Amino acid sequence: MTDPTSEPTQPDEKATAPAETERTAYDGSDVLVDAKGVKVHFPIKRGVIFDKTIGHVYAVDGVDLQIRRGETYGLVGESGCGKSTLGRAILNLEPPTDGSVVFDGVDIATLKGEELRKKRQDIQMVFQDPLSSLDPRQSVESLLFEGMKAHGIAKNAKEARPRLVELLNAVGLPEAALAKYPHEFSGGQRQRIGIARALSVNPKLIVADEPVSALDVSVQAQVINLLEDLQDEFGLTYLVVAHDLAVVRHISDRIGVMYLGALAEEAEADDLYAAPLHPYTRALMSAVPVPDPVIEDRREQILLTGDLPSPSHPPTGCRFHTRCPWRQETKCDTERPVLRVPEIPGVGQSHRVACHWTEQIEAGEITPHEVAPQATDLSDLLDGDASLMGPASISEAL
Ligand SMILES: Nc1ncnc2c1ncn2[C@@H]1O[C@H](COP(=O)(O)OP(=O)(O)OP(=O)(O)O)[C@@H](O)[C@H]1O
Repeated sequence: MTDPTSEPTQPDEKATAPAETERTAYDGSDVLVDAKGVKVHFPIKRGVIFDKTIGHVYAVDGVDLQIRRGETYGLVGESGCGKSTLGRAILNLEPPTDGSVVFDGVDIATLKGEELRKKRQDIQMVFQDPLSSLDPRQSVESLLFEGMKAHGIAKNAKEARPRLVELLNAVGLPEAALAKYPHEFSGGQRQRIGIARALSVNPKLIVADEPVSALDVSVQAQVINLLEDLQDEFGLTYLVVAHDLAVVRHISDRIGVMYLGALAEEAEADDLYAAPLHPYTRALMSAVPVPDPVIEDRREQILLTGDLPSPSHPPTGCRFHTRCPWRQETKCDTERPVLRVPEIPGVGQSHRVACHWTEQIEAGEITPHEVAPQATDLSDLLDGDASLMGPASISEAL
């Protein structure tokens, strides 16, 4: 009998073995974050007294990802695919169940006490909702000084003041903001304060989790432009987690597309948008409205069937096979594809796809199956508002 408290709960070991990844690109000294085989499995507990583990949520299930110094890596995918959990695992706020995260040459999991505290200073987070991440009882001065004090950058607020003013100026706020409280600012201004707070401890990496999704479109553009300016000014590296494809496209150098806890595709931003290769990415891209009605009429629309499977019972083999129009029996159902550089002329070494049939699909040797009647609503990736995706939206505002 299977021990219900033991980790594996899935039926077919071969089918669900951790994805191995061909590590062909970006190995080198310019790598700031090197995540290998990262898994975050949350136990599902039942019973008040015995607190029994009856299964797991496979939120992140074998991700290899490297972020180079000075770049912006965008992580995109449907709600619940594990983007935030992966971001938190990279910060070590959610220690991985398995795998490792090497930051600036050091495996964060091996650090303790003072060393861990110092390393944490290098990685800061910007949250989606600045109002809930900023203590309403603290003035801006106190909010910005807090981290500097904790990390020994300044002993008292007086000593810190010139730096605090500098930080506010960098994010486009006046010195007078120091005496005010979060509720006295607009959403965009609060996000600027959140960014200034992250910058206050001189980080190397900022993990921004949906940094603009709570803001109006025009304000989104301002905050994105600000993040880009600050990246140049302070030599920052960003991991931007977002569900809005337009935001991710604009801000990212490279993009990883997540599906059910794993990377389905990874590429330079322009390459991904110009030529998506994974069936899931193709479907996402085909849901993005194009402003030109002639192109819009002609282009391929790929509708996904069925709902996103539960991360507590992910499909065997390729996680996407249950919704994939190009699914081939039985390989897709039983073998988990590795993230690999496909052998397609013109596709560079930095473009990796986790699909068994990338070359055949691209060559038209495998054609998509009939689209089933019920199609999945991808509107969460369109932010529930198609206007956000086209140039009439954020892209135009930027
Ligand atoms: N602490 C937790 N305990 C149990 N399950 C969790 C926990 N945190 C996240 N999950 C589950 O893990 C899965 C991935 O969640 P995560 O928030 O990382 O996804 P996401 O892609 O960031 O989605 P969203 O954009 O909606 O935040 C979800 O099914 C979520 O319910």
